[in-house]
Amino acid sequence: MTKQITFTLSATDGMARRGRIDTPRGDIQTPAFMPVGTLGTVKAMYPEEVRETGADILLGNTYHLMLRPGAERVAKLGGLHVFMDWPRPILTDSGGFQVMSLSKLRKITEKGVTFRSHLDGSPYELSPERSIEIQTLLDSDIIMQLDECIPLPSEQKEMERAMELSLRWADRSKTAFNNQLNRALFGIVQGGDDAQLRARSAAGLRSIGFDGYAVGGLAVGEPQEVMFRVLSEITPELPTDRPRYLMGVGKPDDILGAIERGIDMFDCVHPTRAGRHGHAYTRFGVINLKNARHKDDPRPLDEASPNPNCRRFSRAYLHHLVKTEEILGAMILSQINLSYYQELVAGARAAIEGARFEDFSASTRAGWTAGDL
Ligand SMILES: Nc1cc(CSc2ncc[nH]2)c2nc(N)[nH]c(=O)c2c1
Repeated sequence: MTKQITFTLSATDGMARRGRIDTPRGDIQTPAFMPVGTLGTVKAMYPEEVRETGADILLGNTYHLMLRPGAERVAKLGGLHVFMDWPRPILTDSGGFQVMSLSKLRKITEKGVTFRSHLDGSPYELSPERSIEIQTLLDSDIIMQLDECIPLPSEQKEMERAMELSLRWADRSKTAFNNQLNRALFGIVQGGDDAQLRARSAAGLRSIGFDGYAVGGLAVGEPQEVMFRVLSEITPELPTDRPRYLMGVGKPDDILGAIERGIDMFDCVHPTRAGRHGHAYTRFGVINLKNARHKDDPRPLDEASPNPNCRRFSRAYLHHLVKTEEILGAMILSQINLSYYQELVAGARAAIEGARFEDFSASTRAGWTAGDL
């Protein structure tokens, strides 16, 4: 019996990679940006609009969905794809990261993590086994091991403890996953900013064997150069024939730098959250539409954009929607920002195919400062 989810590498340019993940629910072109749909929705957007921005896959969140509406309820309703009417691939995180950042009274033991809901204080336990069960109930296509993500900087001993616990949880996650053929299980590399710990984590995950390898424990407040150093050290330790997913990243500059260092998949709440806060991503850089200087500006955001929404509305109108907190403002800017992120990774894919990623990266960055914002 063969695994139904496979990764094909089609081109490389330095460390940058162009590939494709084939799944029963559709293909994922890499490098890929995955919009985040925490509560079963990419906020302020219809699922078909998310697809139209160019997304092949989106993220769901085990922590939030297990609390509300509950994994068993979603399963009874046909799974997350049916529930939210998104027929394409979904990746779900294992929940540990959100427990540590959102829940109250959480406690980490060898068995797993116990915590109280941030909504009503009710008690829950999340073990590697229960997390796999929840992600399977959600009918997710790519599921993540339960891990412990610690902040940076952290003490060496703390980084080692969390990395070793995450490795033991990786092994239990793999056992609980029980080699399901129609789903993929990714391991998560931990180890803080210590190259030895990171290498030990990668080696441990490889010996267990996963369908893909995530780099966790980054985008937790460290400077960009620390993230880039860790990536440069760790991607060579990962299998070339499996996807690499940098969790929680990031801004466009982070994504270009991580593609340059061998990363294939990204997710971040930033483009949608920034949209809801009035920030528009364009090829000139970020425009803060809350700023009063846009009040009388009749120009569209970018008349050369392939996205009609960047051409049809004036900056003055977008400023008005943002200032009045009109729902349409969040809708338009979420669509604009996700479209920009998809244009960015689509451009990267073409550039890698054409062995011109360095030029693409440089000219994209140059555009961020050139235009008048
Ligand atoms: N920065 C960062 C972000 C996330 C959330 S990714 C996500 N979940 C839901 C949406 N997006 C992480 N998740 C896990 N499991 N481990 C990590 O180390 C980690 C690190």
